[in-house]
Amino acid sequence: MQVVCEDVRFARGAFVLTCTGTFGPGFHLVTGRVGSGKTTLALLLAGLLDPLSGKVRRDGVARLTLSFQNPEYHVTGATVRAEIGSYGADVAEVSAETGLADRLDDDPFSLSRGELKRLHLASLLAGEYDLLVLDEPFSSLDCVQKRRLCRALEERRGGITVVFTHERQVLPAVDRLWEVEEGKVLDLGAVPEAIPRWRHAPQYLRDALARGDAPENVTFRDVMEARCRTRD
Ligand SMILES: Nc1ncnc2c1ncn2[C@@H]1O[C@H](COP(=O)(O)OP(=O)(O)OP(=O)(O)O)[C@@H](O)[C@H]1O
Repeated sequence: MQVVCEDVRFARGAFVLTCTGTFGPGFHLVTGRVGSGKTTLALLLAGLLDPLSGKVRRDGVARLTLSFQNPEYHVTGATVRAEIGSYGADVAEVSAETGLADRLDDDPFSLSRGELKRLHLASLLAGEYDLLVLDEPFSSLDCVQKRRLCRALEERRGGITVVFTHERQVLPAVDRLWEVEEGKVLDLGAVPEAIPRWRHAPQYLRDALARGDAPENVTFRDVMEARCRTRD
C-alpha cells in the first residue's frame, strides 16, 4: 500500500506546487509556512484535486478519507446524533468519548468550534482507512484533547496516515517527515535520521539538537528521554 506522487505539478495563478515522493504505510508529518501549499498537497493526495501534470498513484488504497481543517465543512446531520451516525460511527461510544452525550438532539452548529472538531475527529477515527489525510487536526483543540488525538493516531495500525500541521507543542510520534517550501514538497526521510534536517522543528526539538541530544522521535517526551540518556 502506498501513495506515489510522480512528477506532480499543480498551479493556481502564480502559485505552483511540485511533488515527487512516496507516502508508504506509517505515519507522515508534513509541515510548512502559511500558504506554502500544505492543503493543496492534502487535496491532491486524497484525490480532491487532480495534478496539472504528473500523477498521484494510490496503490492498494481502497478506503480513504480527508479531514478538513474546518470541521464545519463535514457537517451533514441536523443533530449531533445524526452527525455521528453519518460517519457510520457508534453514537453512544462517540458521544461518551467526546462528552456530548447530553447534546445528542442539538444542532451540530450549536457546538463550540472545539467541540465540533472533537466530534468530527472522534467520528472519523472510529472508521478504518487505508489512507487517512488530516489537515490541521490539532486546531481548535486544547492541550488535553491534542494529547488524546496524538494517542489515537499513534494507536492506528496499518494504512497510511498523513498529518498536515502548524502544531508546535503537542506532536505525535511519527515515521517520516516532510516539508513544503513555497510549493516544493520535500521528503526529509525517516525519523529519527530526518529530525536534524527538519527546518520547521519545534523549539524544544531545536534546543535538544543544539545541546547534542539525539531524540528518537519528535515528541516532547522523546526530547526528555534523550536528555536523560545524554546525562547518563
Ligand atoms: N482556490 C484558490 N484560488 C487561488 N489561490 C488559491 C486557492 N486556494 C489556495 N490558493 C493559494 O495557493 C497557495 C497555497 O495554499 P494552501 O492552502 O495549499 O497553503 P497552506 O500551506 O495549506 O496554508 P495554511 O498554512 O495557511 O493553511 C496560497 O498562496 C493560496 O493563497
